[in-house]
Amino acid sequence: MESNCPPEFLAQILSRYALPTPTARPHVTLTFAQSLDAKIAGAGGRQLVLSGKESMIMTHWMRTLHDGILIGIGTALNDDPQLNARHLPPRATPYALPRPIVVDSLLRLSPNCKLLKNYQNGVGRRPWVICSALENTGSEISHGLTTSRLQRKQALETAGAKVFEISTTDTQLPIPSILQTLRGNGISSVMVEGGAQIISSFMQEDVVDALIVTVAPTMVGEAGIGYGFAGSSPDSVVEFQSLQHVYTGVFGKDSVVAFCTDGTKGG
Ligand SMILES: NC(=O)C1=CN([C@@H]2O[C@H](COP(=O)(O)OP(=O)(O)OC[C@H]3O[C@@H](n4cnc5c(N)ncnc54)[C@H](O)[C@@H]3O)[C@@H](O)[C@H]2O)C=CC1
Ligand SMILES: Nc1nc(O)c(N)c(N[C@@H]2O[C@H](COP(=O)(O)O)[C@@H](O)[C@H]2O)n1
Repeated sequence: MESNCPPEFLAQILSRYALPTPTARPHVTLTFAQSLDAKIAGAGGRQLVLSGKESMIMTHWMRTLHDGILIGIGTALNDDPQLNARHLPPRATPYALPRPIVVDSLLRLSPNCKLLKNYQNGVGRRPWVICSALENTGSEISHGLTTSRLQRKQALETAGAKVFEISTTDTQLPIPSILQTLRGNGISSVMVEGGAQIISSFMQEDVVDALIVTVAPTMVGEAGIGYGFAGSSPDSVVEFQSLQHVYTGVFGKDSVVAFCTDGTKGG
């Protein structure tokens, strides 16, 4: 892969996005890296660097090709990610950075996280935080939250976050409502990077236009974190009939496999 241009398959995937954006949601790319035994993190959620340099660069290219990049609060708290394109070669024209979007029902994100620090320092887009409009979900104590929801919201807004509230009945935010909120606020394409619960939820909703999985030649073991799929049972499989294989390639030590819809799936 040339270091200064996106591989052809990215263009192929993104060409699907040249089709009209669905009215109810942005185009969705779901992507993550996994081991051969389908783990995305180590025991207890320990962050693992599964991707090698080459596939990591590919991931950073993909980041620049989307309006937004979405993660769950589990990933935000665990990894404190930056979600930028720092592995790409420097160039005269700055890369388009995606807007960081954190799905954070209870407003647990730290005002000191790197996403907010980067925004404050002028090296990152303003993070968006999507939370539940519920005042008291009953889960606050179990998460060790001692401040009020309003205090947490104000602390995040003071640090620079833009907070979106979604009407819910529990702490799981409905994926269609999240996507509708993003679409209504100008996001036409979103790259979903995980973690485990978010991957499962997006697969469950059948709203994925492109699925790009990096497979690293490693084994993590049973204690590692995988992503589940509630629709499957021991004697059946769930087929994603709308997803078609478009690419498999080798990036350094890793294999990358991509599936796309034909672009006609709306929502
Ligand atoms: N290898 C890879 O490519 C990646 C690995 N990871 C790993 O994943 C782990 C984090 O995964 P998780 O703990 O599962 O956290 P997560 O990032 O999937 O966030 C899950 C949390 O989001 C909230 N949420 C609200 N609505 C939701 C919905 N509809 N569906 C799912 N979650 C919803 C809930 O509070 C839930 O606990 C970390 O260990 C991280 O290192 C994360 C991203 C990519
Ligand atoms: N593509 C990929 N390969 C891995 O090995 C990973 N662990 C991840 N993790 C995702 O990337 C985020 C970290 O991003 P920054 O390096 O901080 O920009 C992490 O939070 C996961 O979403 N991805």
